[in-house]
Amino acid sequence: MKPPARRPRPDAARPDAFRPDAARAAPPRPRNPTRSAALALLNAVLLRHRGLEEALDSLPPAEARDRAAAHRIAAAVLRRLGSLDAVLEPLLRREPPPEVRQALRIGAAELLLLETPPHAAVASAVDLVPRPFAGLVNAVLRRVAAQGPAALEELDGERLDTPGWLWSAWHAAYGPAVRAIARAHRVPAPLDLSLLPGTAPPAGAERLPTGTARLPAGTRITELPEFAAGQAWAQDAAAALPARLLAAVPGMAVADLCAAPGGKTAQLAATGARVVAVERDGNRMGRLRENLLRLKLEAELVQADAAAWNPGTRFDAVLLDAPCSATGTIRRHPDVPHLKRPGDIPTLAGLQRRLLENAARLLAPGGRLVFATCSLQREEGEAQAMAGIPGLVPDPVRPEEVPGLEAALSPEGWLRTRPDLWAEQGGMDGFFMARFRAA
Ligand SMILES: C[S@@+](CC[C@H](N)C(=O)[O-])C[C@H]1O[C@@H](n2cnc3c(N)ncnc32)[C@H](O)[C@@H]1O
Repeated sequence: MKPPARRPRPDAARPDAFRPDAARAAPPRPRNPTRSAALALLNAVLLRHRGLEEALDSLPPAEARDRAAAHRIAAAVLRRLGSLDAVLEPLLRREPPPEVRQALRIGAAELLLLETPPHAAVASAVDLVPRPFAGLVNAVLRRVAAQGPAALEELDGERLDTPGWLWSAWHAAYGPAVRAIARAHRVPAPLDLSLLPGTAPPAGAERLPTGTARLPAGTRITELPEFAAGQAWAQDAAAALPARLLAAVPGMAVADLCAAPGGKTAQLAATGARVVAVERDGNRMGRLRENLLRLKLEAELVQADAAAWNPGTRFDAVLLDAPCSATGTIRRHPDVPHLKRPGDIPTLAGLQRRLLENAARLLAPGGRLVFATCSLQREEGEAQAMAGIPGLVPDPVRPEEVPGLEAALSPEGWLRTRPDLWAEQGGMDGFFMARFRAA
């Protein structure tokens, strides 16, 4: 392949460069806004340890319109980072500067994963780096292009793309299934919807045994009539289970602890229960409020620390969807393995314990508590349930409550979902759920 011709740098003498108001109003659009935005996203996650969603929201206006395409590229890099680096490694004599490394990763992902035509993939990556590195990027990516996707097939991708500490923890917890879990993390998750009672699933949706309506990955929720009509919200099939296990009924007093952005609050409010949603973060509480408004559902909103909240009344049911490492959501959030550290787990487990103990104090006699985390780490799930909660007794989940997921029930009646479950239908997030009753 011929080296791609370098296009001229943006010309400062363009006619609108002479109009100071135009220059002030909008910075010049980068030459390759999609890849520039993808580079900004990768730098934010890998160098500054910021979340991918937050980085997407911070894209400059000139690049924001390329959001979806940039997200697709950055997510592909984050999902397969270890494999892409393993392909690049033998082609580099020394470590390039971080921005050049990200450009190489973007180019390699486009060549090996995203089916971008080789000339375009190489030329766009060359455009991202300062001139002195153009030759290096060009030469390395031409060699990657020559190898083609076969370069990935020879690697132990499941291991390379999973941080060692997560691999060890999942191997200890799930044995050989760790490979299937890692494989499930390679592909974007489908769009899962929860629907208001009486709403028909959108055209083309698959109805899962637990009630979730599923559409293919990449479907834009904002383009669905059911979303516009305030009848549907995005919620992974596994994330929809904890609220169902509470079996709320009209008039029941329910506390939803750690509630934002409100997927579970919406489910509970839609049953006709009297819901109090407690959330510590003011911005996230704002999103919860907007979501309920859109769905025309009602709940009392309380901004408070749920580990200390004491409203002076007791509830028939409490849902604690506790903050956690979110390692069960890597399909939807491929930045998670790059942001979390082993030391986060005991810290989060300690917070979950304090939340659980306060949640137990909020229950009326005979009341139900469902504890849930979207984590694959046993310390944030099984170990919490095993340790027990003062004043509560186990209330095992019964197989008939979780159709199609009987295999995910433990002998204790806890539910453990994993991304490799229902693999043929597109998997589900990894969640742990346990139910208790006030003695
Ligand atoms: C897993 S998310 C909850 C998702 C939510 N239940 C839903 O279904 O949309 C955890 C939430 O807990 C909140 N949070 C963390 N610590 C908290 C605390 N001590 N008290 C109340 N909320 C807390 C976080 O801000 C975050 O919104």
